[in-house]
Amino acid sequence: MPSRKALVRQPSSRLDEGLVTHLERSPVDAVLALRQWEGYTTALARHGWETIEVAPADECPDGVFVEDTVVMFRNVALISRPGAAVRRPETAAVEEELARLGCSVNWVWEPGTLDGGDVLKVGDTVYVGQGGRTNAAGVAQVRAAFEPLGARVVAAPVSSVLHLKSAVTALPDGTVIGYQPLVDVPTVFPRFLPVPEPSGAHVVLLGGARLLMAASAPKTAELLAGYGYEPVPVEIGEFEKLEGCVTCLSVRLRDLYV
Ligand SMILES: NC(=O)NCCC[C@H](N)C(=O)O
Repeated sequence: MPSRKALVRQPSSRLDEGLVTHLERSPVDAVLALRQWEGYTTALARHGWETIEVAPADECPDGVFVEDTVVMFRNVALISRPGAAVRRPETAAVEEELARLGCSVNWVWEPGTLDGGDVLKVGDTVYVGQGGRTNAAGVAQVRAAFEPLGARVVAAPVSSVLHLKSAVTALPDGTVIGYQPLVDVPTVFPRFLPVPEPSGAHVVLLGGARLLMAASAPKTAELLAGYGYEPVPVEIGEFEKLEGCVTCLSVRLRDLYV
């Protein structure tokens, strides 16, 4: 059944200690980050999404990046096993919340590793980025969990960025967008549109033509507005310092059964 709920999680007071892999570390302003997070959740709510807060995990600096803890396909939640071991304690409360919402829950098991940020769904096609955080066993477990439900799982290499969705996301019509220098193999995607900024590669589909995007990608917003979309910009600069983007701050639940 269609639903419009989105899981979010308050930033930890230790956000500043979050992981950085492909960027130089720069100091994070925790107060500003909280304000930006509130702006992000308000934008979701304003566009019709009921936000559900997962219990905060102050001991987990990267907990705000809730997308990495689970992958949804229809009503089934595949709880991830984050590639960075320090992030594994983040999943327990997410699992609890999803069970409470009536999802059927599955898990990625050792030796599999999977970050939700590596999974891009376009219709029934599920692209899984294989790189620093998600391994071959993780991809195989996504296949085992979702192909019996009608998904087609396609592996895509990721080498220059943290996650597949750091490089590409998809427009409502299924066109995959990405900042080409950071996309390993654009030909994996049947329709690929290059965008002019790295953070322009990230859109969250709010419904209709509305696209939640980082305010740091104004040229891409203009490009997409020219194609008839309605960009909804949000400031997320403090999260970008930790390789976060608009997608990673929520998990949209569009097909809850109950
Ligand atoms: N899905 C995402 O894009 N997640 C961002 C995670 C950033 C966090 N600092 C990490 O390295 O795990």
